[in-house]
Amino acid sequence: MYFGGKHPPGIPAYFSMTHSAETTPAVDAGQITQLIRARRSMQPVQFEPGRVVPEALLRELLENAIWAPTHKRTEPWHFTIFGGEGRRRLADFQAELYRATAGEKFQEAKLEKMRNNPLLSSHIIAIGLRRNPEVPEVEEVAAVACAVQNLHLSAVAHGLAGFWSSGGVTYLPEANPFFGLGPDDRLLGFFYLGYPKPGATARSTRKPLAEKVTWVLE
Ligand SMILES: Cc1cc2nc3c(=O)[nH]c(=O)nc-3n(C[C@H](O)[C@H](O)[C@H](O)COP(=O)(O)O)c2cc1C
Repeated sequence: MYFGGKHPPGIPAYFSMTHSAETTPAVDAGQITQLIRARRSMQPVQFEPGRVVPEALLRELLENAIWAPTHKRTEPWHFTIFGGEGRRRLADFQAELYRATAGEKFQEAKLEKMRNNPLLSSHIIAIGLRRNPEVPEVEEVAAVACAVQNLHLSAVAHGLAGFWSSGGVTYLPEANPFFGLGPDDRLLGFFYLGYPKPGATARSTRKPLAEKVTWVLE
């Protein structure tokens, strides 16, 4: 169920408006933990062909994305959404640019993926970063990544599937104008979105937390 831009039921309006240490979030922490740990990347071949995410739901995912934190509130994200016939425009654009620029590294299999993945998806969200030189680039990349995670978690909460691809034409500067990005801006990749096929699974694991944490307590 999605909320069409309205406040989610069960969560008091003050929670998102004026959250403070005194307010008790009326969200279930156990469910949040479950959602975070259940999120997985799924490729377009695992999507139900032809099943389209309603626009209102897509807008909700994007609204959630832009509530990510940003240093100096630069809000550096810029998303270009490809759906319907727009998916074919993306597919053609990236296939042609890849063919023109790959040189000796050209691989037919990569070209086929660039052609097919958009058409297997409901929508593709090009993940752009519009630079603001007031903050270091690394901070803006971090902010956009937070936004993508918001989007991915929201998608999973609605039973959708997706993954962030930095393949294709992501790092080709020639691609920027197609996505409304200037020469100093960055294309950070594509979020492929769809409904998972019944029974589709993804099984990435994680190394133990102890390998990733150093505690300094005294
Ligand atoms: C910045 C970024 C770029 C990624 N690019 C690709 C990609 O090009 N191809 C791909 O298969 N997965 C890509 N992924 C998804 C990772 O492969 C995936 O997150 C990882 O395998 C862990 O799996 P999980 O997301 O299911 O936990 C990318 C993820 C991130 C954060």
